[in-house]
Amino acid sequence: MIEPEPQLNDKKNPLNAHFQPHSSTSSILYISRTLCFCRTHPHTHTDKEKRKGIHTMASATASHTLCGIPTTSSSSSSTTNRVSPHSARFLLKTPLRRLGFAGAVADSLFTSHVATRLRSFSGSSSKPVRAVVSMAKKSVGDLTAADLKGKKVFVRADLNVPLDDAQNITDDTRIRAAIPTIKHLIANGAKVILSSHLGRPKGVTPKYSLSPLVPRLSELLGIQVVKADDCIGPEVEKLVASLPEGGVLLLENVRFYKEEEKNEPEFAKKLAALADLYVNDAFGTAHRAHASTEGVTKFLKPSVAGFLLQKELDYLVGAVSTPKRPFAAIVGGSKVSSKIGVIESLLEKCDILLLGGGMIFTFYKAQGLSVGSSLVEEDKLDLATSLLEKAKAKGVSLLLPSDVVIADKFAPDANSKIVPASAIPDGWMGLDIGPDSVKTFNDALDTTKTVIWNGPMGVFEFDKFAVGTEAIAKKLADLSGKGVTTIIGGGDSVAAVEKVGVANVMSHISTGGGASLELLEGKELPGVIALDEADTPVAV
Ligand SMILES: Nc1ncnc2c1ncn2[C@@H]1O[C@H](COP(=O)(O)OP(=O)(O)O)[C@@H](O)[C@H]1O
Ligand SMILES: O=C(OP(=O)(O)O)[C@H](O)COP(=O)(O)O
Repeated sequence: MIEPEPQLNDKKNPLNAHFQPHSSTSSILYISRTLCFCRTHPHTHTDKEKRKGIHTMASATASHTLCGIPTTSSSSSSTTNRVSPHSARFLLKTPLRRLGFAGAVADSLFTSHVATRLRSFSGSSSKPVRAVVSMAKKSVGDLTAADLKGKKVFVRADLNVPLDDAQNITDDTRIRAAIPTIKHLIANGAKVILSSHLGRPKGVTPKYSLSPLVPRLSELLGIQVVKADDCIGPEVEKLVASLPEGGVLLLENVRFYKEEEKNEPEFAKKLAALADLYVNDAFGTAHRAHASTEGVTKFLKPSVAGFLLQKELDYLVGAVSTPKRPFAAIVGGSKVSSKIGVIESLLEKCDILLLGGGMIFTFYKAQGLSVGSSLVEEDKLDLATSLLEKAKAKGVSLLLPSDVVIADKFAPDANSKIVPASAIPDGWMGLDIGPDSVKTFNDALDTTKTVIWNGPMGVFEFDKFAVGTEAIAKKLADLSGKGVTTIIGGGDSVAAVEKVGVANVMSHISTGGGASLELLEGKELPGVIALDEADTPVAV
């Protein structure tokens, strides 16, 4: 069977300029299986609390049981002083995210033909050769000057950037990520009607206006962007009518209308009436079936993918379903419950699975270990056991940390020490992976050719417990320099990579937290499904 090069090798997509081609198959390397296990208690962040950087930790009584982990001899139990105490530097969960590709791309590249592939995950194939069904989506790169000149193009981007109290943009990543598609359209004489949401407004809310984005957009595009005060209606229609070829009109926040999130057809029809064709480049919002991401496609033909959307799919679907092997997945974050789908999906594809973060204590406890007052999801113990069994059955080398950094309280200035995962005392909680674990993880990662990372290894918002996460970020940066494909799957892992300052060297940094998680779970995104299929279907 011939296995074609994955779509992401297509360097014609300006966003894929740095992609390194890879060999189609490789042997799977099995490294020694080190399963560790412990116990704990509930520590939950609501979504809202997480966004505000608020953490809560319930204390817990620990039960003492056997440890299934090889006791780590070199782990120190002395109080750590590697990191200065205090400085509770909370990184808010923002859609910051610098992209791992060069923002400036030569205009000549924009005229390329590209076809986005979506591969459905059958989940039944053996790893080295995957026969997966491919559904190609038409791309903006498929549209020629003849298709675009003088045409009104409705572009849905995700310009949901963080603003400070003075309405200054604190991270322009998502604006920069939208530029290649807009430039392509401008260069081909289209009239660009740009739409986005910002925040989650309930009705018209001035602080969620898109007006503060105009100067930066204009600067990056090299033209003056015109701003409308609404996204539908006669005033907008007038502005569209006066838009010159190569001009850009930014519509007001589309979520000022409740019909947007309700995906009301009449509202979608009004948006669509402004334009001749549709481009969706809003990856971060592609998991929402809203009027401007899904509904509008019923009224505009063609409806195609933008370059950013395509690049996200190429990496988060393409590189993950047909990876250069060995392929490692690193999954961390607070709770196993929020990552079940991702772990199960990745177990079908990866050769090595490294687990870190708060979820490990549920795994430890499931194996009968004592985990002090660490975070544990009591109702997920059986699930943890079954995931370990599944990994074994599938021949995936699953590694849990052999040592952890524990704290006497959930605080940046907590006393801390490093202990084997099998020796967490009562009253102490694990907040980071330890140095032996970092070494073991690094050794495993050294064998890989593709790595995807989702979720921090510890409470990286506290400097004292950021060491494990930062070590992994540095390791991935190092591997990127050696040609390994490194994909950061959105969310807090992106914030961690940003914090270390290595975002620019990664192969791909996703601009969507929720959307990337859904893709990694193998779900289909409504904003993508709704797009036209490419003329030539691709069989992979
Ligand atoms: N050992 C731990 N105990 C408690 N919380 C943890 C631990 N390790 C990591 N976390 C928390 O997990 C959160 C990120 O989890 P999650 O949202 O699942 O990741 P992501 O946003 O990357 O998907 C961070 O706020 C971090 O503080
Ligand atoms: O910031 C976003 O998502 P993310 O926080 O999951 O990366 C997107 O703009 C989607 O926003 P929404 O979650 O309000 O629909």
